[in-house]
Amino acid sequence: MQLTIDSVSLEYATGFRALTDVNLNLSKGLFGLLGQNGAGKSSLMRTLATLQVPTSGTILFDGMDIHEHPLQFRQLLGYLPQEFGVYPTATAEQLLTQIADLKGIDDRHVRTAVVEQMLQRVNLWDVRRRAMSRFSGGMLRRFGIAQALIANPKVVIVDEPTAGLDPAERNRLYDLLAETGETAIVLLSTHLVEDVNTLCQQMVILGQGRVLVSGEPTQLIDRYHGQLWEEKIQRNQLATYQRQFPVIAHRYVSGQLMVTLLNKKPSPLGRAKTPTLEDVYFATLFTHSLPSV
Ligand SMILES: Nc1ncnc2c1ncn2[C@@H]1O[C@H](COP(=O)(O)OP(=O)(O)OP(=O)(O)O)[C@@H](O)[C@H]1O
Repeated sequence: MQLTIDSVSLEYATGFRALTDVNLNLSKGLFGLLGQNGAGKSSLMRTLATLQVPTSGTILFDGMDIHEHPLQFRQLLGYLPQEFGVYPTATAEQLLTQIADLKGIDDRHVRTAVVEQMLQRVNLWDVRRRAMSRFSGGMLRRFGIAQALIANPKVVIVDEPTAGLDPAERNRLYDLLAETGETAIVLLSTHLVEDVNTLCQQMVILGQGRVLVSGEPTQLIDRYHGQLWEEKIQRNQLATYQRQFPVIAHRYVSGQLMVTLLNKKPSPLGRAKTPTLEDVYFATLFTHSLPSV
């Protein structure tokens, strides 16, 4: 199973270029897509979901051009968009049954069983007959996940799936996505480096519509060994530090401001820092001169 994104660029009608020459190879498992607001994550996902056609380049699923055969590809696809709406008067059970039907589960008994199993998995079984207008934000998101995962899709695209979920729900979603990744290609976009750290075997960081870096999280982290330094400073020193030193990020630790510096040579400042995936993210933005702090 292989999804190949080959030299994909996307220009909107406004003339804005949201994606430039994106090349990626996705195979079975979880693939994390990180990037700042406006980096192009949703644009890439909508293009993969065949809702937009690239201006140039191709996307192949096991050799099939997905934009030449969108209906065929959609049968294999589960997609959770960032903005997810439902018919307010429908119940979760009704809508999921319809979606299962559209995805080609023709046998009524099989459909009923599949819908029940999915409602149980996303913990909506008890509220399956409630109008979805009365669902909380977390319940709606779980429904969105259920409709994306129903009918064993081969490719699952989930845009910011953990947004608005409490920690327990987020853990349940991690379980579901990890299980799905055993049999499908799962691409998930997120603002949270922690999501990628927890779940993904592969990742990519997008910036201004381009792939800045891609690879295995652990290998990307290893690249920064011996290059990161951290130091506690006063809040009013921050601007000076940012001007004078390669500050890639700052954060508060017990109310104390701590800066992280990227320097290949031992730094006269601070002490050596063990790199994390968050450092990879900030260091990547920093080296591409994108604002990160
Ligand atoms: N339909 C559109 N027409 C014109 N420009 C668009 C359109 N959709 C998105 N854009 C622009 O393309 C760029 C990328 O947007 P996109 O939504 O793909 O980013 P993102 O990485 O998903 O951001 P976020 O994390 O905020 O969701 C942004 O500058 C956005 O304003």
